[in-house]
Parts: sequence; structure tokens; C-alpha cells
Amino acid sequence: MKTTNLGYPRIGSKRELKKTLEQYWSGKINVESLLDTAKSIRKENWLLQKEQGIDLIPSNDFSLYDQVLDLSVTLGCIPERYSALTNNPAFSSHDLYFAMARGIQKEGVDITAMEMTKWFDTNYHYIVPEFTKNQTFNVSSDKIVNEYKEALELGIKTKPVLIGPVSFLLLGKEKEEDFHRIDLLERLLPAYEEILQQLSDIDAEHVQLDEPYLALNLTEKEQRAVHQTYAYFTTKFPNLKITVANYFDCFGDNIETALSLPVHTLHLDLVRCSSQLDDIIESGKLNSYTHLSLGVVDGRNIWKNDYEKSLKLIQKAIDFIGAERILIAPSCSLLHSPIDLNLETNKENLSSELKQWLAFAKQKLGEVATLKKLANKENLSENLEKLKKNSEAHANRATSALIHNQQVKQRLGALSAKDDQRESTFPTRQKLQKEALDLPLFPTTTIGSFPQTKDVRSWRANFKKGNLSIDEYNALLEKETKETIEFQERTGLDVLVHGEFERNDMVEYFGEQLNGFAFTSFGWVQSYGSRCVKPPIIFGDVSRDTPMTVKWSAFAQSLTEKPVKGMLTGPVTILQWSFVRNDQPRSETCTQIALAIRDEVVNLEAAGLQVIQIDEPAIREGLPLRKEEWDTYLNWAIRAFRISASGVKDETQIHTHMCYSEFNDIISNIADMDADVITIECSRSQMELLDVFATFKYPNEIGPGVYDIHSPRVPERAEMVALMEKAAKQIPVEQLWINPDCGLKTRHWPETREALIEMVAAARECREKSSVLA
Ligand SMILES: Nc1nc2c(c(=O)[nH]1)N[C@@H](CNc1ccc(C(=O)N[C@@H](CCC(=O)N[C@@H](CCC(=O)N[C@@H](CCC(=O)O)C(=O)O)C(=O)O)C(=O)O)cc1)CN2
Ligand code: MET
Ligand SMILES: [Zn+2]
Repeated sequence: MKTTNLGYPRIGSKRELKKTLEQYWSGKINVESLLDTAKSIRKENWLLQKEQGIDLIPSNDFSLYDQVLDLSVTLGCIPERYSALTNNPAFSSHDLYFAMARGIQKEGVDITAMEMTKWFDTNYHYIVPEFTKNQTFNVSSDKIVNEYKEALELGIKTKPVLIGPVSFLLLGKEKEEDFHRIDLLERLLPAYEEILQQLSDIDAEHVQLDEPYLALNLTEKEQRAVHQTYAYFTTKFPNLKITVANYFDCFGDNIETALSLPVHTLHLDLVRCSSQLDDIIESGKLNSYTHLSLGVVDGRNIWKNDYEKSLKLIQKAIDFIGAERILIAPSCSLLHSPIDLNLETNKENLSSELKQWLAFAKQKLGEVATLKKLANKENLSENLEKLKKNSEAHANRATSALIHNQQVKQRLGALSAKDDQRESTFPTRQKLQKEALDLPLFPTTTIGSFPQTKDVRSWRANFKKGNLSIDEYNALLEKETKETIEFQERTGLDVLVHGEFERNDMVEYFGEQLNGFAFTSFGWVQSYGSRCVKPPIIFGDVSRDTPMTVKWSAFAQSLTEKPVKGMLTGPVTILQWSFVRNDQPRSETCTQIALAIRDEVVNLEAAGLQVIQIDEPAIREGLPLRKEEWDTYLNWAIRAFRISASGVKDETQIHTHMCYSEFNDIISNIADMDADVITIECSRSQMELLDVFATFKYPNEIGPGVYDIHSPRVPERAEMVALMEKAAKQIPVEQLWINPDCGLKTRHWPETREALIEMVAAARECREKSSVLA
């Protein structure tokens, strides 16, 4: 029996990579310093995994920005528009790499970034590969081999990890008509073959190919592609031990395909799909030589493993194929876990009672190693003690007084059908809101946050450290908010925002104020590139004691005659971007949050806010991976949003906002949310979203984001007008708003000012053209 790991967080336990990247981008350090930091993180990670008792330690799980982008670059899959960089000695390979990730506007070159979207149902975002009909693939980087050699110098023979060819193709997008990307497989396989050859030339023994698409609904053709791929690889490389890793859900209908693969190891996510092992046993179709990697330790949540439960699964697998064909593993890459629970020493954030129930990435590896020893009956006395402690922790969580609140449970039980309905239907509300707000055609607004500058962050850090009093901190925030309101008035925006300067993060901020939530000091998880989040931990029933946002929204509204939008995060997003308790259905936790947000919405209205936005950017990402389960999720998720939005009168305009996902397949459910206005990401995908409106008539108002805020690039007015013209072809102009595609917190002020001035100018141009557009 062996222990194995699928991937380790690469941001660094003190976010070293994040800090170095941002310094590099701002020109403060050179590329060598950046690469040095990267190298030391890899070293630390490899040694730590060894020390924790992992036998098969991954390499190539490191990335400077994103592992999918790395693979695109490795395979020479670089969109044509970057040729201005590849043929120009003024630009290095790193310039090219970061230009693909973030866009570039420098030395006469102006190229947009590649699209970014959610990695399955996580809050991690990857850079979407772009394919053309005649796409070629040429191995053009040594990253995989180099990292293998780097670890070897430390005495560690790693297991290189890369995304498998079928998933790589499916993760991407066709940039031309008339072909399907899966048809590129035959051209792609020789490139993979070259990489596998290089690895086998340097005596790599194991390689892990991730095929998470095996957890989704695949067509027969795609299933055949998976089979063909691994039949080919195993014939070509009979001595390479290939693991095919599936995670985030069951194989479902792909189980026959998975079991037909002639590979050395299949990895199973037994956290998301504990019945998978039984399915395999009952099928009787596992190859006689295939090992099973049992993903029993949850890579997606922070709860301590339940050893008794895991050991039952492991024992069942041992009885089935024998211990020597078993590997013990986390359920998926630990990229999605915070790094080290031992860093959490602040008892006000995380009490010792709570802490004993938790395990972060490093601790999870320890759990994997302990489970192996328990299953192998190694060092019995020491490990039986660990088992006993583990059972005790689970027993006292089950009965803890921290968790249950009868009032919350009663309120949930008393909900009735009318609690998720506005008073009138949209046409009536729209008329009343038009009278109340008196907005022009193509009203302009932003999504909520304005730049979270170094200054703003340092005020908060100093306030938390006690270097600033609450009054001093508030005074600074008031000044920042006031300047932001003045900027918006000067620029001519129609619906203003307060800027969210008081918030560390749109989820953590609410988590800090709601009962039933705990938060960490260092529990950072990478969201994209250098950006991280610190997801709160929902451990108990959720309730709200006092208003959470009214003070800042009312303050901002007091500064202007223009309407200010109250700004809230919706229940589904708070749920999705937190670590959620696993002792009751997610739907129940979500409804509890919905009631807390509903109370906040009602309070904002009473404080004079006529427009209130309830952000739900995570609604799409929360969808189960398999379509069979979509309806159940959508029913409770959409209802939770509606509960949160339905406590106000018709005149109050409810907005929602969504970004960075593919929305076309759930557009009618989004319409069912019945928000008066939705602002939605559209720009990086060139308004592809709008295609769906050719057949689906979106009933309410909508602001398709006109520029990409995740890139520092300033959009041109003409670009934005062109996007709105495209929108006006599908949606009546009376329904259209103009806004960026997400909040501006990651941007700096200079580009923010320029971009919004251009955006308002674009709106004026659209108004002038409106008779033509209509
Ligand atoms: N939860 C969440 N998920 C999301 C989004 C989001 O906004 N939130 N947006 C989408 C895209 N993802 C994003 C994720 C993170 C960030 C982001 O900006 N994160 C910040 C951290 C935000 C934060 O928590 N800030 C804290 C802590 C800031 C900090 O680093 N403080 C310094 C000290 C600063 C100083 O002394 O100057 C430190 O702790 O070392 C604060 O402001 O209080 C970052 O990585 O830089 C943006 C987008 C999708 N998913
Ligand atoms: C990821 S969606 C962000 C919405 C939030 N109101 C903001 O502007 O930052
Ligand atoms: Zn957004």
C-alpha cells in the first residue's frame, strides 16, 4: 500500500508567490527573483510532503499563474494574436505567458487576455485554451521535465502531473466555426507522446493524467476518445505507470470507459462519490492489474477526516484487490484547501473547540499517511491512539452546543410559498421603478467595488493590529468613499456604488458578522493568478444580530442625489465560497443564509436605498457536474436567492450580478431569479452569452459587461459601443444597461478612471444611436 498526492497549494504558506508576482508585474523585481521564489516554494512543498509521509509526490503541480495555461504554452497552443510578442525580441517568454493571462498594453502592443473561467465547481479560475480548426501542437517548453529534475536533485522521484488530453481539449473553446475540439485529438496525442517520451527517458516511473471530465456527461465519441488515448499511451509506454485521475464526482455513465482503460492506476474521489467503490466491485470489470487510488481525504473542505469511515472503505478495497494494489490519497488536488492549520493561533477567530474538528492541506497529508498505517496495522499503539482521538473529535462535534440554534430552525420551518415572491410581476415593478428612479436609456453603473489600494488594505491591517482606532479607521474609509462618490458623479455614472472599501472580501466580510461562521487568519486559497480568498467556515446555524452594511450604504447615499446601490452578497455565493458544514444538507444552510440577507435587504430599503444589488456570481459554479442533478440544485438555489430578494416593495430595484462562468445552459433559471436587473460577465467571451438571447427572450433588464476588469488594459470606446450594438440586436434597448463585467477591486485608480470615463462616453454614443439600434 502506498500514499499518493494529486497536487499541493503553490501560493506559499505566507502567500509568497502572490507577493512576488505582484512585485514583478509592477516592475519592482526582475524575473530572476520571481523564479527564485517559485523554486523555493516548490522545494518547501516537496520536502514537506515527504516529511508528512507521502510516497508519490506530485511535480508540475506548480504554476506561476495557472496549470491549464502552462499546458497550452507547453503544447505550443498560443493564439495567433500573440504573434506580435513571439516574433519580437523586446518580449521574453514570460512576457508572452503573462500577456496570455492578463493582456498587454505596452510598447505599441495592445492585446487582450485569454478568457478565464471556473475550474469545474470550484472558485479556482483557469485560462481557457483557444483552438482553431487547423490547430497544431508542438512541445515548446521543458517545464515538466525541468521540475522533475529539480525535485530529483532534492532526492525526490516525483510523479509528474498533467491534465489529460481529452480534458485539455474539453476545457478549451473553438475559435472558428465548423469543427469540434475533440476532433483535434489525433493531432494532440503525438505532442503528449513526446512529453511522455521525455519523462520516460529520464526514468520517471509514475505519471498522473487528470481527466476530471470523466465526472461530467460525456458523449459516446468523447468516451471513445478517452479509451483511445490511454490504449495508445499504454501501448507506447508499457513501463510508465500511468494514473488516470477523476475527481469532484462519480464516473456515472463513464464508468465502463474508466474501467476499460489499460492503465496502472485509477484515482477515485470517494468523498464526492463514496459509492464508486461498490460500483466498481459490483461491475466485476476492473482490470486484474489496475491499482485503485482511494481519495478518502476531502481536498475540497476543511473538516477532519473520519478515520473509522475511511478505514471501512479502505478495508473493503483491500478485501477486493489486496493491499498492494491500493493507494491512499486526498480526493483531489489540495490546491483548493488552505495550507496549514498550525498557523491558526488566534483563538478569537478560531476557538480550540472548532480547531479540533479541522484539517488543512498539510494536516490532510498527515491523515493520508495515518490511514495507511492504520490500514496496514503499522505502529499500532501510536496510531490507535490517533484513531481514538479522531473518533472523540467527531463525537463531540455531533453534540456540540456551538452548532444548533432552535430559533433559526423554527424560522426555516415557517417559510411559506409567498416568501419567495415579489409583490407584483416584473412589468408592474419596472413601471414603478422607472418613475421612482428616472434613469436615461442605457443607464450606466459599476458592479460595486472600487480599487482596494495598498493604502486601503494597510488601514485595515493597522486597525486589526490596534495601530488605528475604530474612529481613525472609519474616518479614512469615509474619505475614500466620499472621493469615490464624487468621482462617479463627475464622470456621469447613473447608479452609484459606495465602493466596498470597508470589506476585505465580499464573502469573508459577511462571514465575520454572521453567527454560525468562523474565520481564519491565514487560510488562503488561490482563486486565480495571484489572487486569493480566505473562505469562512460555516460550522453552525446561521443568523444575523444587527445590520451588516447599512451604515456604509446610507453614508454613501447621504452624499449624493443620484441613487446609490446597496451591495450584498447572495446566499448561494456565500455558501459556495465558504467551507460548509457537512452535517446537514447544503440547501438548508443556504436557506438560513438567505433569511439573514433578506433582513439586510429590508433594512437597506428602510434606510433609503432604492436600488439593492445581491451578488450571485457563484450560482453557476454551484451546479452539480452531472446534468441529472441540476434541477434539484437549481430549485433550492434559485429559491434561496428569491427569499433574500422578496422582502421589499415593488419600487425598490433589485439587481444581481454574475461573472466568470458559462451561463447559456441555465439562462431560463437565471430569469427565474426575477431580479429587476442583472449585470453579467460578457466581455472576455466577446458577448457569446448573447447568442442565447436569439432563442430565449430575457424578460427583465440586463447589463452585459462591456469590458474585462481582470486585465489592466483600458478598453476603447469603440469596442464597448460595438459590444452594445451586438447586444441591441438581441435585447430591446429599453432593457439594456452599461457596466464593466465585474467589480473594480483588483484594478488601480489610473486605469479605472480612464476606463469608466470611456464607458460613460460609450453610453452617450449608444443613446445618440438608440433610434438606429432599436
Ligand atoms: N471570495 C471571493 N471569490 C471570488 C471573488 C471574490 O471577490 N471573492 N471574485 C471572483 C474572482 N476571484 C477573486 C478572488 C480574490 C480577489 C482578491 O482581490 N483577493 C485579494 C485578497 C482580499 C482580502 O481578503 N484582503 C484582505 C487582506 C489583505 C492583505 O493581503 N493584507 C496584507 C496587509 C496589507 C498591508 O499591510 O498593506 C496581509 O495580510 O499581508 C483585506 O483587504 O483586509 C488578494 O488576493 O489580494 C479578487 C478576485 C471569483 N471568486
Ligand atoms: C465576483 S463578483 C464581485 C461583486 C462585488 N460587488 C464587487 O464589485 O467586487
Ligand atoms: Zn463579478
